[in-house]
Amino acid sequence: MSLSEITSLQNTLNSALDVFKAELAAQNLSEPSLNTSKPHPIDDIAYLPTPAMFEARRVALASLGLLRSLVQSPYDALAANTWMTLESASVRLAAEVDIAGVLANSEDGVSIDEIAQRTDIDGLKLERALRLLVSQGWFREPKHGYFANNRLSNVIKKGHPGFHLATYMNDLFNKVTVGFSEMINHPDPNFRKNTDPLHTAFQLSYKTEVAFFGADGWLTKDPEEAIKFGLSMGAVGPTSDPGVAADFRWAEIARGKDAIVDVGGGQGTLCCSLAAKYPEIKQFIVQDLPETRAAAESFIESKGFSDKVKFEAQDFFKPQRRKGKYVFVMQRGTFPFSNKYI
Ligand SMILES: C[S@@+](CC[C@H](N)C(=O)[O-])C[C@H]1O[C@@H](n2cnc3c(N)ncnc32)[C@H](O)[C@@H]1O
Repeated sequence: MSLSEITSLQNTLNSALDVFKAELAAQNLSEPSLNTSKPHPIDDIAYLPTPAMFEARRVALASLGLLRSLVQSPYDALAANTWMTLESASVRLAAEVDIAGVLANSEDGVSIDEIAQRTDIDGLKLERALRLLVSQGWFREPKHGYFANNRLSNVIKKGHPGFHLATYMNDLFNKVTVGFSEMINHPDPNFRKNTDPLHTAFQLSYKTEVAFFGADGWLTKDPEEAIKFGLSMGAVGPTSDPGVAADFRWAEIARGKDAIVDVGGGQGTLCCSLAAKYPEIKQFIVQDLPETRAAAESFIESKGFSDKVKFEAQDFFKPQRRKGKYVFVMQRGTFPFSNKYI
């Protein structure tokens, strides 16, 4: 007799959780808790899960997602989907006024009156946003009206890479989604059927004619914006860089070559991870648009690799300037572009 969908997913989830717990135990790590303000070692952006733990996480989250769709009322799912933008807007608010910094390491929580006073925000308004966040797993409310950090809220503290994702990138995506449906279903067929970088949700939402990336584009015209974009990417690359660095034999791949070149390399997080793990590789080049130079060079310097990781302006739609023996790498670089341009 075949298993029901729920039973099959339940079994899959249980097996994945068993592996997850066993992997924690094998690394002498406690289970993560939602009842403490302390970050867990696996929350470190540079933490490298074992392949078994990575897979267990992936399978557990996938089965949880499917179980949710099986168990939840579709109307509740639709309502939650309709209002989910308020969750990301509340995360942005919390990051902008650094609620996580105000709560710091307090385990018992800080009263809403004190938070309101320290952020100079109306307590009643703020309390509603914080409670929404608590209900979605951000922050804790250890006793009524007292709020504390948890492993999710810790990553949006000022000074952490996640702060830039929760502020600048959150705001960018929130605004771009306003024009998203119109981009695909535009009343003008010339716009609707155009897939170039000048006919996107970005132009509609920002009421501009320039492209986001590229010469004369949005980021080029506003260097401050380009730095914030670069900093936001600093919370994306480093989550996968340790795995990418571990999963390939980079030293062998780079042997006899002039350098590893990361095309559209952003801040240079991958090159810095590779430089740290493979000291025998002598030269890395991060190629990206000129406006990202400042964020990249300051990140590379902060990692202490300015001598071997060099930034170089290179538009990846233009002929490659490097003609020697190079290893070219590209990750997450082309997804904003239609297949026609890649
Ligand atoms: C999503 S980010 C990925 C960054 C990095 N590869 C990573 O994995 O974190 C895309 C990168 O492509 C760069 N980019 C976009 N258009 C480009 C172009 N025409 N030439 C070179 N880089 C470009 C952006 O500046 C940005 O740093």
